[in-house]
Amino acid sequence: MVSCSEREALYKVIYSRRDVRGQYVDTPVQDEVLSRVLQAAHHAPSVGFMQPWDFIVVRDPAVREKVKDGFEIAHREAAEMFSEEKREQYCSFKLEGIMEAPLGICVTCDRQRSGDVVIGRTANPEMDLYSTVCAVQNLWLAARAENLGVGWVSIVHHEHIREALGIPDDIVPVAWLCVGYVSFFHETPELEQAGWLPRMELDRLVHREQWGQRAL
Ligand SMILES: Cc1cc2c(cc1C)N(C[C@H](O)[C@H](O)[C@H](O)COP(=O)(O)O)c1[nH]c(=O)[nH]c(=O)c1N2
Repeated sequence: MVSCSEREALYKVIYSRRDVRGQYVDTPVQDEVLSRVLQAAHHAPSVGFMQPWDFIVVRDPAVREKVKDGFEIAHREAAEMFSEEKREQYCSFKLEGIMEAPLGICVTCDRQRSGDVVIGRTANPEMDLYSTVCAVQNLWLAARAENLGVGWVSIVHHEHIREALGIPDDIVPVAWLCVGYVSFFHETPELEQAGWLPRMELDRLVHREQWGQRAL
């Protein structure tokens, strides 16, 4: 059974987890800590227990620089997609910490890891990708419990990451994560603080019995 204090600790980790872009510090991440975080990721649920993930741990600044180049390209493309009024604010955001964080972790999905037919993936083939995202979330929460910041950078074409890390064609890059100790964690999402979007009321997102039905 989970005790009250253990439950509180879990919620504390969930609510204080943040996407970290800027405030990384130089303190090295010990192998033992990294190993606990990766073990937590590896204990995520996965469709048919196929465990489709791999974790590429990148410390080399030269490799991270290549990923950063990919970010710059995709970031410029992204800016063009926003309306003029939103573009200026978009461009003012810091949306990655690829070089500031001492570690990059690329989480990938091997869609063939346990063959063609997988329990739970038969009707919905994307379930292996979702499983990999479950591993990312476990990693993110375990890192927060270790006081490590994590920032997910998705403003990079996966092909760019594939090339930078030598990922084979049949393996799907799912996430580039910046990982490192931080000087502080923001209390609330930075995009919320900047007025980009507010946190929605949960009541608006809970439906009773049928889509769109709010009241009991
Ligand atoms: C799949 C996915 C992809 C991205 C993100 C998240 C997720 C789940 N987020 C982080 C995102 O902006 C952040 O989670 C929300 O703003 C909420 O803030 P907190 O995570 O609660 O701090 C993110 N942030 C960023 O600065 N650059 C990015 O490329 C991305 N990409």
